[in-house]
Amino acid sequence: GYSWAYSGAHGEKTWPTNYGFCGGVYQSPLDFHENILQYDSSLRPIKLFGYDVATAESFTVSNNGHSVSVTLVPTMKIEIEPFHYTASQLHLHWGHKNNPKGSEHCIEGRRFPAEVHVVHYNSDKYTDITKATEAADGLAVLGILIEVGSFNPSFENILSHLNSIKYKDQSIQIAGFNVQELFPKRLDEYFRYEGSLTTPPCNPSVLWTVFRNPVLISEAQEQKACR
Ligand SMILES: NS(=O)(=O)c1c(F)c(F)c(S(=O)(=O)CCO)c(N[C@H]2CCc3ccccc32)c1F
Ligand SMILES: [Zn+2]
Repeated sequence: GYSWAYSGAHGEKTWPTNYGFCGGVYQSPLDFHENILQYDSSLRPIKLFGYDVATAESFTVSNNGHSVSVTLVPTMKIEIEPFHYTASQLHLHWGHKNNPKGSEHCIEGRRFPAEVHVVHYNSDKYTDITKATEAADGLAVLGILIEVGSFNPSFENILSHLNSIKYKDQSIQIAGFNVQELFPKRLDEYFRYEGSLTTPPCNPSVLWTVFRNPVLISEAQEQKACR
């Protein structure tokens, strides 16, 4: 595909030129503000299966030039009735020195220092994520907003390795850990909407779940991520 970036000659304004879906109507991310929100009591808690990955297993942490991504194992699944979705990868969005708040979703116009996305595909309907990405109902991404506060040992599983993947295409293996520890406690409090990938090719194929409560990492941990 074409090269794209978050700024410069291939920045966000150029994305629609090379990627037909970018700039479309179902585009993510969103600002969750009160006059677009509607309480829905039928929404059930997100169920996680196989998230407590043994240390004998390994995840690949890599710098793909756009974000740090962690390749997950296919025994990790979620259920969003009536479908089961298999985990593919998680990745981080954070800011830069001159624009330190890097979350993609906002709450009442408030942007957070960072955001984690855990990407899953509908494995009841599609055999792999490539096919699922082409389908309007193919993907389910869980969003975890990050706020600065107390030190978070669980995030060290990822953040402690960032120095060894400073450059694009660098990757390392890390031991499995309980990925649920990255999540907020309340898996029943979240924002839900049908949207898109937030990066090219911006496919409108994502059922978004962004948890209402942020998780905390320390200032020092945030600076490890923020370049
Ligand atoms: N914010 S987001 O959740 O929309 C989102 C990203 F922001 C992002 F950067 C990536 S990526 O793969 O790390 C790099 C560009 O695809 C993906 N990757 C997904 C998209 C399709 C696909 C296929 C295989 C593995 C991962 C992904 C993504 F879903
Ligand atoms: Zn993302």
